[in-house]
Amino acid sequence: MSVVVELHAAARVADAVKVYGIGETRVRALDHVSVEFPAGRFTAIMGPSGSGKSTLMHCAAGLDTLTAGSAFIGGTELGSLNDRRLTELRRERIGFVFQSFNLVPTLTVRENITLPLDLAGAAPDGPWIDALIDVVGLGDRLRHRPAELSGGQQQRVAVARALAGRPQVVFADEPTGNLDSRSGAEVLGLLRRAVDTMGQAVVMVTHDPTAAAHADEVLFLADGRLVDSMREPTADRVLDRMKAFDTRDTRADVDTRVDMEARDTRDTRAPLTAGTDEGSGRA
Ligand SMILES: Nc1ncnc2c1ncn2[C@@H]1O[C@H](COP(=O)(O)OP(=O)(O)OP(=O)(O)O)[C@@H](O)[C@H]1O
Repeated sequence: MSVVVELHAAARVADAVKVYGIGETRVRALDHVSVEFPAGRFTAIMGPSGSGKSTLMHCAAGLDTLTAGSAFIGGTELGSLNDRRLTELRRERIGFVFQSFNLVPTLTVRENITLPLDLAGAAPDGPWIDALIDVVGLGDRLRHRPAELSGGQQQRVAVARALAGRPQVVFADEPTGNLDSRSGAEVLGLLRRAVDTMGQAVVMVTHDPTAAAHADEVLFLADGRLVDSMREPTADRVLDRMKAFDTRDTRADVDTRVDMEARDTRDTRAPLTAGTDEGSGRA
């Protein structure tokens, strides 16, 4: 007898469309985006300002709703849930790390880490919490309050909090945006370890090519569309790819390339522009 095991991505969106506003203020922030975030993969989302990165993350995490298309956490379609179930799902199956740490100032480090479990009425898994505290290197700070910690330490608490409930996926929104490079590297190293040792799915929005280089894959958004991806990124290759957004109209990505090729064959004296070397940063 064969057993069919259905494998779901930790999170995914299918044909996602998000429109804000109406009439002249109407903005299509996501324009038919389909993407999967598998377990055991660290995915970075990059793109120019306004390209839809936060919108994609918020819709994938059930913090905002799609105009059309669907978003799933595991096999659960978020659009099928009422507000109460959606809140429960976010609490139980998603970990969040924000740029501004978002710790509760009156709680100790340990209380902050176990807060999502306490809110869910779930008993914390003691050995697991201890192991997390060990990994994030805060064993001697457990009774401290957030104000008594550096920014990097606070963000490490936030990472431990995000992992405390063994969520299906961790969404990190600019997690290193407020940190110096050393603290940022520590936080990214923690997220990397969660992927490598726990098979965690991590999805991170970032503007920083160095941060993105910690990921397994970088997805590039432009004008609400997924326009490129890069496996095994390096900071230099990501930077090159991002520079290409500054020098040409990404909406006409393919058309521009075709135009350039056609022009090159027509007139070899045509001046070189950024479009001609656009493949240099690609995977
Ligand atoms: N609540 C909102 N109401 C109206 N328009 C919005 C809203 N949120 C985002 N937008 C618009 O949707 C588009 C995508 O915004 P989004 O914040 O997702 O981009 P982003 O890539 O995360 O940008 P940034 O890098 O600057 O944070 C932008 O044009 C933005 O102005």
